Amino acid sequence: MHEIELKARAKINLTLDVVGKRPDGYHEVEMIMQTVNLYDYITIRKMRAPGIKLKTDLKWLPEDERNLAYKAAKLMVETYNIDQGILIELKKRIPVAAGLAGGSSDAAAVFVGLNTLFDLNLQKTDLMDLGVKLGADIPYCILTGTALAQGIGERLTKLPPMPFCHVVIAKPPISVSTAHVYKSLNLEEISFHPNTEEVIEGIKKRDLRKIAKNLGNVLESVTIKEHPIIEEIKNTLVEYGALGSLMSGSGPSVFGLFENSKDAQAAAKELRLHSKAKDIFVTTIFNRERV
Ligand SMILES: C[C@@](CO)(OP(=O)(O)O)[C@H](O)COP(=O)(O)OP(=O)(O)OC[C@H]1O[C@@H](n2ccc(N)nc2=O)[C@H](O)[C@@H]1O
Ligand SMILES: Nc1ncnc2c1ncn2[C@@H]1O[C@H](COP(=O)(O)OP(=O)(O)O)[C@@H](O)[C@H]1O
Repeated sequence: MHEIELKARAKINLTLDVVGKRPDGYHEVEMIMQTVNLYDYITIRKMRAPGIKLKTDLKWLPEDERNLAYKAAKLMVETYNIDQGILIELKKRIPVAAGLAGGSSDAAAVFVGLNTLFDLNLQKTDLMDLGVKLGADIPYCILTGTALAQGIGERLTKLPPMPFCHVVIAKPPISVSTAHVYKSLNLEEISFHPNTEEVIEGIKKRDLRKIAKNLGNVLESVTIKEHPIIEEIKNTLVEYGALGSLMSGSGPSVFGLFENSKDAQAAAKELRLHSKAKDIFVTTIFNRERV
């Protein structure tokens, strides 16, 4: 095999709770993660000339060691002594720094892709152990599907696939740094914790309404205070028929869960016409195994 093409899919957080802080500054979390069918395209090619080369179609995204896809390739090359050259082409579709784990998912796709391309025969768990060195969300992006994430996000328990539904994702035109949001969170002041058990129960019973009613993210308390537009988008999604809506991760993206595609399209149309959000996607949850 000379070349491999992959889709690097975004995630949403159905719940995000922070339950403690570690001495190194990282936070202990408990979150239910879900893959959605919004993706970047990644092609990896073996090259004659040695070294790693990355090209992206997003002009301002770095193509060097600052890019998580490059970092993932470098870590694989060094760890498994890959001596052939690699060219990675990245077509960016997931908004950047949006709470959707776009960069983490690109890195995950590079780990998985290189494992296949070079017949390394590594287990997913080997790749996940390597992935966490670059970011807390990367192990989940390697696993994909519906999962409970604990520890700093790397301790994963697969859950039954959540019931199919339509998802509208809207990213307001603001930048949010994950590090800033975690740093600004005061653990003693968290007044509302999501009921993770109820959502797991909803997933097991395939009860979309129960899931949607119990969505919750403690990081909203930080990001919404700084950017009230997030609350406005959440309200619009519910007004237009979402069973529930929530900020994803550290934000600023907001998602709404819909039973039918017509309502999802109508909500997206309303946001396109009357909100400041520019990046608006109508997609679905995604639970098939990664190819
Ligand atoms: C908030 C979440 C929810 O899924 O997602 P995003 O909003 O980034 O998509 C994750 O916890 C983000 O994971 P990830 O984006 O991989 O984090 P990293 O790159 O490892 O760390 C970025 C920054 O966030 C802080 N951080 C991250 C994870 C964690 N459990 N506790 C933290 O305090 C770290 O201190 C670091 O400064
Ligand atoms: N391949 C990549 N795609 C997106 N962002 C990347 C990538 N590589 C590095 N980054 C950097 O990682 C940071 C977080 O990006 P991203 O994963 O999109 O956000 P989030 O963690 O909020 O979902 C951004 O500041 C971005 O510049």
